[in-house]
Amino acid sequence: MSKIRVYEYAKKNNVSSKDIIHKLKEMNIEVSNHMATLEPEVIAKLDSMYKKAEPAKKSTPKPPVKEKQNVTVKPKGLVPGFDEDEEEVITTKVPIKKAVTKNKEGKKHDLQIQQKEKKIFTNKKNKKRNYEAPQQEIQVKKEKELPKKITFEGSLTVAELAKKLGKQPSEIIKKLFMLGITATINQDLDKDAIELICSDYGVEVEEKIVIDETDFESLEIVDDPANLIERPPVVTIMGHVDHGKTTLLDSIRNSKVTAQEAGGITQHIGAYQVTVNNKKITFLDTPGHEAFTTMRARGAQVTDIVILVVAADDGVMPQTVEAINHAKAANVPIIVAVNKIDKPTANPDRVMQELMEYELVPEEWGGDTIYCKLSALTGEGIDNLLEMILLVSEMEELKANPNRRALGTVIEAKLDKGRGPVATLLVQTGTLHIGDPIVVGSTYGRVRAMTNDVGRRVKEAGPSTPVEITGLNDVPQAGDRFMVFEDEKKARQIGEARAQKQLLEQRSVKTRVSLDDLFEKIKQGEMKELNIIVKADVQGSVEALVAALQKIDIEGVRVKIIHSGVGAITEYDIMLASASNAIVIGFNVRPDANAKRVAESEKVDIRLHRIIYKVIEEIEAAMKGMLDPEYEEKVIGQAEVRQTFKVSKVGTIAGCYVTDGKITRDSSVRLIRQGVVVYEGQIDTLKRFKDDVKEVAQGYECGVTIKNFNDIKEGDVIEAYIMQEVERK
Ligand SMILES: Nc1nc2c(ncn2[C@@H]2O[C@H](COP(=O)(O)OP(=O)(O)OP(=O)(O)O)[C@@H](O)[C@H]2O)c(=O)[nH]1
Repeated sequence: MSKIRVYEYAKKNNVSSKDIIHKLKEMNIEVSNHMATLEPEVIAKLDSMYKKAEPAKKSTPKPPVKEKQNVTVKPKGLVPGFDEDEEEVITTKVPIKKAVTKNKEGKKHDLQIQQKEKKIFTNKKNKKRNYEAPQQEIQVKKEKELPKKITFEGSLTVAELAKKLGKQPSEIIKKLFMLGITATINQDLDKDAIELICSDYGVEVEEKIVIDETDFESLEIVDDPANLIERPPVVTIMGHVDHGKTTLLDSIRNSKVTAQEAGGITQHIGAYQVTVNNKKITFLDTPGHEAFTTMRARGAQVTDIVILVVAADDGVMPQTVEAINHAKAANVPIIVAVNKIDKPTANPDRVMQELMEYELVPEEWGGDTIYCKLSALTGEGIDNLLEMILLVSEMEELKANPNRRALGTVIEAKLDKGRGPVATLLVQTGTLHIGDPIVVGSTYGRVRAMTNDVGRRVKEAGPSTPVEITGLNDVPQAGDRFMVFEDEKKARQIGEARAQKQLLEQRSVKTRVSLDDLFEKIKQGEMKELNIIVKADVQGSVEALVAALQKIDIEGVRVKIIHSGVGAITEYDIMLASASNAIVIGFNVRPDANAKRVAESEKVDIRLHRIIYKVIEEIEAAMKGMLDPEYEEKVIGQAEVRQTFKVSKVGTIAGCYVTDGKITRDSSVRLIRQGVVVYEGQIDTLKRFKDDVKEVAQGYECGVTIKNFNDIKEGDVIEAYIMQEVERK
């Protein structure tokens, strides 16, 4: 006889655990609770007690004790043809549990019980009319019919699946075993296993996809094409400093907005709309790529077309290139506005020539980039630019469904002393109405007042319309997404859930691509292209690196260089990396202080190298999942070279001031001159005044010599680092 627990025994004998414990106490057998295991000899004793007790009970005419028995009483008035006084009311015990256990062995016993019941409920007058036992009890005894179809969300445990199919878990486990799956009763079954089992029973399966409305950014809006109508394009103006972005924005606005909206007062709400040939165009009011990048870094893509402003008298400048890279990384079409053509020194052809290098080939030279020559100052060429915007917009087939609850992005937000939180929202799909319950980022509320870009109160705003709203419980952030919900309660619930989630996310580490987890992503098919930004000390290295990196192709995953350049790694590089989920490679260059700070907060992976093949090796290893950075460099401090002394036999001594962390005698150092690494090596001597010291902390001066290196100059930075063993993730 095998051991069983108290509650199991109780169940088997259709008595309560309490009763068993009580009986055991009487027998002087101590058990702690209903989970206690019973020894075979104890089971035997109990058996003898219960088995003896049973026949005695059967013969007892009195109704048995409730706990031990299942009393069946005819429900009043429920049995047609029966009058209460005529009825022979018999109460008896129906051993349901026993019936179930025996049921497994065959139907015979089942029938016996049913017959017994029939006998019990025989009417005195009419012997033929039988009362049927209550439904509930029969169900226990009958095998449940298989359902036609079952539904599930995510997964089901064996027990849950068994319940849905009306089968015993053991039967499911057996079936799974036959199918080569070993499972326990509480094991989760995936979709495939569930489908296998169900198809074996001939039951249809439907998986319910649960939509998490709190994560509405990831909702994919699928509209019936019949419900889509054309929407205005949303345009961002980018370009180098002083090339005329603001002048162009103002000039478009002044010439178009005020003329049509007579009496309207221009409001700077972050975006405005103009009407050209009866069609609207929406301009985002913050020129430059900062706003664009911030939005993209937050996962919002609002711009449909980028206007790249290039001053004809100045040509392509660093920020022009940055803007191109941003637009390209976001896959947004570019229209080039060659500005300042009124200037005598203007040379539009030169601009076109220079931009050829960035694959912006003018239509007139066989390419497909639209160039508009204009003067933001005089207004010449602006109408043409607007028409070209409409043309590109038409080609892009920008459409949205206005007849759905509004969804879009925050352009600007602030706290107004009088009005409370105020946000400019760009409706991207649907229509926003006054009174709509809304969730904006992790804030929520009801749209109280809506104002358009000329300060007019409006009742609704359709796709691509910017409106300023009030009525939120807090100030959201630019780039936050918003969505309208069916009622305020839901909006509040979702808003609060999102605020909570945001808090948790802020505490945990953001997931960006890093070389360490690259392989996992490739394996899971999440990665088709690895975005990389390359910064190096000289153009030759940039080119060599880019060429070598582009040759890498591992498991169909390729490297895509989204930006490359000469010089230190800047904040801009990090923002671009963050927005495009890229890795930054520094070749003989370092990130500047701002870049370092932003990289840390944005969790951008920066890899610094000095040898090209090491870069390639590292990227390849990461893609193959064989990255082996058992040692990681840890910068421990920085010192500024304030003076240099040349001493014969010793070499150059650098009189330094430790600006950050500490410099230790045994640390490795690199010498950085204007963001570029000029040398990497070891400290030879580290002195405070005349004494050799082990380390010098921040805020102190020291004398440093570097092994085999004397070309130290004032203003250089000595960065000390150690190689630290790190655990592989
Ligand atoms: N002659 C001439 N000057 C222009 C034109 N467009 C802009 N400017 C002048 O160029 C200067 C810079 O123009 P902004 O519009 O401020 O340039 P921006 O690109 O917005 O500059 P930042 O905001 O600093 O990035 C101003 O003095 C403008 O008056 C133009 O078409 N012709």
